[in-house]
Amino acid sequence: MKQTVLVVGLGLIGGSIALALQKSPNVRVIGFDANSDTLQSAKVLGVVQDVTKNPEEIAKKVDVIVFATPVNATLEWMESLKSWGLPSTTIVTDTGSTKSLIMEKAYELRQQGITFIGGHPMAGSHKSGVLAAKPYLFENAYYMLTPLEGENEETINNLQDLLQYTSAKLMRVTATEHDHMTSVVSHFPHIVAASLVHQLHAEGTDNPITKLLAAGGFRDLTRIASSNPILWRDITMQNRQQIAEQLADWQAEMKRVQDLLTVGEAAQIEDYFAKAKMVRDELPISSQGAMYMTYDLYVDVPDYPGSIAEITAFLAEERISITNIRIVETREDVFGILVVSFQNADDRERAAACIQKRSPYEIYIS
Ligand SMILES: NC(=O)C1=CN([C@@H]2O[C@H](COP(=O)(O)OP(=O)(O)OC[C@H]3O[C@@H](n4cnc5c(N)ncnc54)[C@H](O)[C@@H]3O)[C@@H](O)[C@H]2O)C=CC1
Ligand SMILES: O=C(O)C(=O)Cc1ccc(O)cc1
Repeated sequence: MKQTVLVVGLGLIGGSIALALQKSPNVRVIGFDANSDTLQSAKVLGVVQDVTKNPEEIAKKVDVIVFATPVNATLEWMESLKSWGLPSTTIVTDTGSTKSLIMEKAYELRQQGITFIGGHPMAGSHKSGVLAAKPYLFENAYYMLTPLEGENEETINNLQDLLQYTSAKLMRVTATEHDHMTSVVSHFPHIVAASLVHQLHAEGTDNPITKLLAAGGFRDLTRIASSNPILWRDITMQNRQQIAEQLADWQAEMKRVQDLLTVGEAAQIEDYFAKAKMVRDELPISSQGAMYMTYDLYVDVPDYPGSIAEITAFLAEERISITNIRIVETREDVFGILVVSFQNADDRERAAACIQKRSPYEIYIS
């Protein structure tokens, strides 16, 4: 059965959803964005099949509406939906990073006969805008759905059938569970990242060299501080209660660290890092979680510079793009020393087949 989907907000997430849904031969995607340049780019780039300047008018004729706007704008759209006269069969969903206030609004919509099933794909990046959209952004990521209690199972299944084109792992949770979990793994870490950058900035003119040294670890840890401030203003405002609880726990944790440093007992400090390493090393790596992910391929090549050129030439010949390439300096590990990163699992698989076919080197996927 043919389905028409209206995506409102064609940035990183809306654009990526639109591209993913177009993998279905039975889906037609129409887009709207408040920014007319974005709307035009989305059409020119084929992110959507068609665009509209009047979402209210087109909404009555579509099967599914996806709001992929900053979460405060989503609440405003939901309020205006009440007067649109949508047919009862329309499914409305969103991609917002918060869920409690949105599902409270969904409850109001239900009183008007409108079906809203909250959604949140737990993948993305610090980048924003339609140019950063990718059809495989959600591959293997968790995609949380927060239907209201008593939601019609067939309706939820219909939405799930559509969202399978994102290749994400769909998961149902309540809005409260959602907002707690995301405060821990996503919202509060964004505040920590921003605070570290502020701390670096405070070095200011007294120590101008410090920021030149902010490489490796500091950059890894603070990448998400480069995210869209409007997005994070809205997320923080909507989930500020949960985030405040995380902040209180963090302050207690920092007090514990301060005490460890005051006492200066080496074994306790080592233990602090060892425990963190153990927990971090055991985090599941088979899924994307909330984080930006690279798809690495380990190639066990002889340790000489020519092998890098050889491998990249094979990949170029088969037009497989790489995003990064590096040498791991130890050969003690079971893995090879050349680590090549790809944009998605598909490219990595093609690369593995290509290298296997053309070289004697062993390859590993971690
Ligand atoms: N950035 C990320 O990694 C993730 C973001 N999300 C959520 O997805 C939603 C969209 O985020 P992104 O795509 O990253 O943001 P973005 O900044 O890349 O795109 C947002 C788009 O919405 C448009 N927009 C803003 N206000 C609008 C309005 N009132 N009406 C119509 N269009 C409007 C903007 O012009 C822009 O094109 C947000 O709710 C965010 O919380 C969810 C998962 C990951
Ligand atoms: O860039 C990253 O690692 C992110 O944290 C991406 C992200 C941003 C917002 C979300 O609601 C979910 C994931």
